[in-house]
Amino acid sequence: MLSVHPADALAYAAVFEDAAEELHILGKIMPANYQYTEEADEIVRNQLQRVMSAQQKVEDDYDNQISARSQKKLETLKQPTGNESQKLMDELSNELKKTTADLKTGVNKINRMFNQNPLTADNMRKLEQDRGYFEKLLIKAIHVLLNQQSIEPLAAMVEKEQESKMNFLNVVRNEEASRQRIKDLTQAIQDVRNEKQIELQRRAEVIAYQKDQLQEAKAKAQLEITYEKKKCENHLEQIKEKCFIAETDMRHEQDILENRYEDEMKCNGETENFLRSYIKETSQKTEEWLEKYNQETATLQTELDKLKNARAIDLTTYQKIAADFTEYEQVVRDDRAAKERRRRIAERELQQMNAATKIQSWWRGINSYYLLNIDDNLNDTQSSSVICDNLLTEQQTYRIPRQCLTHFYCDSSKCDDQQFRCVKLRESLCCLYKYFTKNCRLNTIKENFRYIYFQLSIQHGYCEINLERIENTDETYCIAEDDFRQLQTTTPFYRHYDYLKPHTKHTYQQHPRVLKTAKHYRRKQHTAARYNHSNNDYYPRKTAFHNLSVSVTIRKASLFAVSNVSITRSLATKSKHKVLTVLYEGGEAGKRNKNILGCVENALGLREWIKENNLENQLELIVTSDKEGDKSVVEQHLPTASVVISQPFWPCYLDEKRIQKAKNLKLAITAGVGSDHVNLEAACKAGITVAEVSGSNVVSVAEHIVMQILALVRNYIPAYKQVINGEWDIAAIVDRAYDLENKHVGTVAAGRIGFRVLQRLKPFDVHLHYYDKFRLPEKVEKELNVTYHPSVESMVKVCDVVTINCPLHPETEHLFDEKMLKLMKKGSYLVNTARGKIMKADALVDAIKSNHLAGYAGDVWYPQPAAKNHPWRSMPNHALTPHYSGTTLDAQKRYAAGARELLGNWLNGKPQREEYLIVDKGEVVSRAYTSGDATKGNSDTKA
Ligand SMILES: NC(=O)C1=CN([C@@H]2O[C@H](COP(=O)(O)OP(=O)(O)OC[C@H]3O[C@@H](n4cnc5c(N)ncnc54)[C@H](O)[C@@H]3O)[C@@H](O)[C@H]2O)C=CC1
Repeated sequence: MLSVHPADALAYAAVFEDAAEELHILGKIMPANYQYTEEADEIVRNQLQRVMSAQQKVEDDYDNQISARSQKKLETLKQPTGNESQKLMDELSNELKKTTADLKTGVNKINRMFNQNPLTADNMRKLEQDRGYFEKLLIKAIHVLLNQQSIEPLAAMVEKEQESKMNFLNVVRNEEASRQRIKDLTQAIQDVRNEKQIELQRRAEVIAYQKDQLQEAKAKAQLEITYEKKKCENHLEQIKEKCFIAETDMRHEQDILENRYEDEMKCNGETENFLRSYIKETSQKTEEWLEKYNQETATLQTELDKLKNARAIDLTTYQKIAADFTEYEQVVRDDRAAKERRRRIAERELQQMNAATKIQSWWRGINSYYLLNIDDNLNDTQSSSVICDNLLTEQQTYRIPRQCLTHFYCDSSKCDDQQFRCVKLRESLCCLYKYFTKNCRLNTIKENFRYIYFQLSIQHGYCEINLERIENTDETYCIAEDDFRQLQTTTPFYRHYDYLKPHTKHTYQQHPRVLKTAKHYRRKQHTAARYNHSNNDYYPRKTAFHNLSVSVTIRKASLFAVSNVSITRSLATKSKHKVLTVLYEGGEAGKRNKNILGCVENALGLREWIKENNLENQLELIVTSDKEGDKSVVEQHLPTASVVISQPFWPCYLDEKRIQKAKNLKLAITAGVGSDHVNLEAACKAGITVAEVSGSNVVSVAEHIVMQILALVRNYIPAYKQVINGEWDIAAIVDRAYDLENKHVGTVAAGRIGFRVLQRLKPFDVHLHYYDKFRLPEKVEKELNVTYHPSVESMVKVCDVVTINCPLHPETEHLFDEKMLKLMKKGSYLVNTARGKIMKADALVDAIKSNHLAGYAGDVWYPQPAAKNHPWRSMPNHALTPHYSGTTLDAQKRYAAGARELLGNWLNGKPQREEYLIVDKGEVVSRAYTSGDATKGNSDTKA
């Protein structure tokens, strides 16, 4: 029996009531009997039909209104002034708007109907689920109540259901929120749709308007076509008319020409006939003339032969006469020369007489002083007593005054008075003077209170006179006449050998006179030590001289006393100085063009210069281009050469070995600029002066540099090659061609050349840079707008073009090696006209081949001349030339004159210009070169 608590019973009752109510509600929404029945479908279909037909109607209205509106618009366009039409249009627009609104409302209604209708599939499914659930619940509740007699499980189920309901409610709420969002979005879509609608409408209007325009244009075009057609027809008519007239004219003209042609044909026939007869006549005449010509030629030929014979006879006569004439001329010339010689001798004798008279009067004056005892007048009080004593002694012993006066002009060797030969200084002086005035030329004679000074030149003697000083020792000033006669025969001052300086090792043993003298002295049995008989050099101190000039200064007081006699200086011009000049071969050009002074043929103008200055007796000029190898001309003459002249363009490398070999070398001249071909350190040690003609070709080089920079940057060489090869490929050239403007250009060294390069590049509007050991003045830097760099490295990093203008010395040798080249900007250019050895040859080839450098130019190589297989010749992108930038014809004039000046100064013992000197007095004096360890590398062949 089921027993339920009243409270529970109430709860059960409430639950069932609730359920029944829910089911009731659901039943109302969708009566179960309607479900899936045809009736339900009918209801829905009817509803839909109703709504759809209303919508259809509104759409029809809309279409009608749109077409009515376009119609009206067309009419309005045709009658643009009608205000009524405009009004009508406005009304139509308003109606259209209204209908569009209805259309919109209809669409909304349809949507809503689809959403809210309980008969839609979604809603039906939901209702079915709910109803199922309640059925299950009721069945389960009844079942629980019957079996367990408790409603607890039921309550649990209810709770569970409540929970799921809550979840469901949440879901419903979420769904509502989503619906709201969908609604908003739908609204937004609607807005957009409206906007699009308006846009569409506007476009439709525009299209309609453009259609109108099109029609209008069509009408116009039609009109124009009609007009043009008519115009063309008229034109055609006119042309036809014109052609007809022209045709008539031409026919007329043709008739005239035909008539004329007939006339001309007639005329030509007549002319032809005439010419034929004329040719016939002329050929007859020509034949006659030819015959006549042959006859005359034969006659003339006979006459010519006769004349030739006569000429040959005349020529022999003429040659005979010419020979006679030459002979007579020679006789006249000899006669003139003899007369000239006699005249000169007479003149010289007159001079000598004058000089002798002077000396004599001076001598007599002295004797008068002595005889009259006027020695008080002498200032030298200290020596007066000695003077008097000596004079007395001498007078007593040798009766000097009288003797001298007697023998003054006599030839002492023939003088009977043997006393004369023994007298001391005064007699000797007489003899000296007499000897000299007889055999030599007296150049000057000067006298003042204390001294008498005379300078003499002896010609063609054999002797070495190099006395610095003869002083007051008993024997030394006793110069007897014989001694001076010995001068003529290569005899040294045998009594004064101690004063001879061993300054030459020339030997003249072969000379017959020398041999004679040698025998003579051997007979006299002088010791070997005194005459230095050693080796082959029997008379080492003797040397030949062509011009000997002797300057003698004698203190007057010494004529009163044997004291303080000084023969101050004697200078002997020794054998000829050998000048070894090494130049390039001039070939045809050198023979033809005398201005190519730097070649062997023209020898820097030295041949002419020597002639002009009568230096044939002093200089022996050797000119050669043969400088390599042990048997070369240079090697043969080097040991005896006093001067070597060479050029950077064909350098005679004077390395240490050669300098040691050149024992006689005093001066090495560079005809040009750059003396790196001389080992400066060895030159310092050997005391050789090294000089160059600084500044002589700096402009020439600067111009060459500018040319080569442009050749590289503008890619000139390949362009020129195309012209030669008959090509025309612009792209291939411009591939590497640029403007110089705005590029960064730098020079290593801003000396004479570097500075001129900067000056010349300034107008190209480039950015200038430089590095030099010595900075330019600030003012100059500002003027040139040039940037100074503290090192080569820092400069090359920023430059598009680098030019090298420093000398070659240890600091700069191989300055541009792999490291330096790597520092350069990629694609930059390098121009080197300084020296080849500043570059590391292989490193450069690598830099060019790897395209790190865009190009290289210059004209200097190492060694020079460059070998045929020198790697630079075949590397790409170069604009190299042989070394010629500094040897233009203008430059040659300057450096040839400079070389002659250097040689002349040296010969005359004059000082050289300071700026020309590189090494002087055993040290490097030019600031452009490094002192101390000057380059040693010039003789090696490794570049
Ligand atoms: N290709 C050719 O035909 C010619 C080439 N040259 C070469 O050009 C060189 C320069 O000639 P010039 O300008 O007349 O000489 P220069 O004596 O007037 O100038 C040389 C300059 O180089 C600078 N210098 C020296 N060592 C340096 C270093 N280690 N780093 C930076 N700067 C340094 C000096 O300070 C000086 O300013 C000559 O030594 C010669 O080698 C000269 C004339 C013709």
